[in-house]
Amino acid sequence: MSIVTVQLGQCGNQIGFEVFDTLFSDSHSSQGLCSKRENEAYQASCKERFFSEEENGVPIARAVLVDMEPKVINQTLSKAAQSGRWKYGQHAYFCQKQGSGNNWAYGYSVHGPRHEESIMNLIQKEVEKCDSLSGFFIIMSMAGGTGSGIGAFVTQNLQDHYAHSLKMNQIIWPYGTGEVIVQNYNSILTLSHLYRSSDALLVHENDAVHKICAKLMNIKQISFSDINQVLAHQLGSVFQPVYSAEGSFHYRRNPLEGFKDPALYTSWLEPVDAFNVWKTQRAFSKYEKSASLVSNSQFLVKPLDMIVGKAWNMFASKAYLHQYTKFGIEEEDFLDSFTLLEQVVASYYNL
Ligand SMILES: Nc1nc2c(ncn2[C@@H]2O[C@H](COP(=O)(O)OP(=O)(O)OP(=O)(O)O)[C@@H](O)[C@H]2O)c(=O)[nH]1
Repeated sequence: MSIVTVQLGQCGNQIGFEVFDTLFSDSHSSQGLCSKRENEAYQASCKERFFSEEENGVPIARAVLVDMEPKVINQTLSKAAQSGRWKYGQHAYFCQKQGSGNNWAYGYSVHGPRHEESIMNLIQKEVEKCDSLSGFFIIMSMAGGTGSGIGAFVTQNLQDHYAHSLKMNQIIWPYGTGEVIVQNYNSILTLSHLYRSSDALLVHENDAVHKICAKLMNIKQISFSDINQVLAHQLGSVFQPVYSAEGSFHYRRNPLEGFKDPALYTSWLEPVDAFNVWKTQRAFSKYEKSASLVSNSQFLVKPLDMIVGKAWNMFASKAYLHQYTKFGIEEEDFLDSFTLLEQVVASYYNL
């Protein structure tokens, strides 16, 4: 079964590239530390999930690239092509000439509806290339204009068109300080919209990954490229093939199935039942042994509460609201978002 990835905005496209590159490098690594047969099964399973094959044998990422400016899309396409190992589909991208200027409302209410048909057609073409669709992986920032605004719009559309396929969003939490003034507005709008249309949000905080680069990896001048490699490593290790069940040596066919396990999401189960282990003997990314943890915990309550609080303070003085109402996001939409996210914060506090 296959996953169709949708990469949106600067952030989504830059991270998407690193993720595919990590998946490809890992599955073609000669240091899998396992039998040839095992390695081949792992490679075939990864390929079915994330790549389709072109006539000349170069695998093509099952991805659609969306941005409203051509620069990052062009860079991403050519980096993949220059790798000579895998590439993006020749017509699998959509871009325009002007970004959203960090305005979520512009991405969601103007760019989204205007380009809905073109973007949804591209996604449909990618879906048609899959023998069997497992679901969608949507990569975007939370605080920008294009990735987050159009990303929320596209996720809603996917929910309407592919209601039975799992939609998982990878979202990047902005740095706490030093970014654009309206980042908290954009963030609460993204989160409240995805809450209604996405099945699962995988969150990475830029501050936390930055710290990993500084403290654990000792990188002095940290760039997005460094941060994205850490992110891609973590995501790759979660999405590469694992055995279908305890004691089985067959790879699970449906890569997103594990996330659907209801035991993971109920509050009244014993913790031991709400913990799943996914395994493989095959080494990931040249590490003889490695482990990754995906958790649904109170970890994000504090940052979420902070973002909601900061956005509320700005909203109370009506700062910058005209930039949003101008494009159809009204005060009531903000109030709905605040109410919903405050409920989420309260639910997590009471766990
Ligand atoms: N981890 C990571 N974060 C990024 C990257 N690029 C941008 N960001 C973060 O994403 C947010 C801004 O979103 P972008 O994706 O740059 O913006 P956009 O979606 O292209 O939207 P517009 O620029 O408004 O058209 C900020 O919080 C940045 O810190 C990246 O390559 N990696």
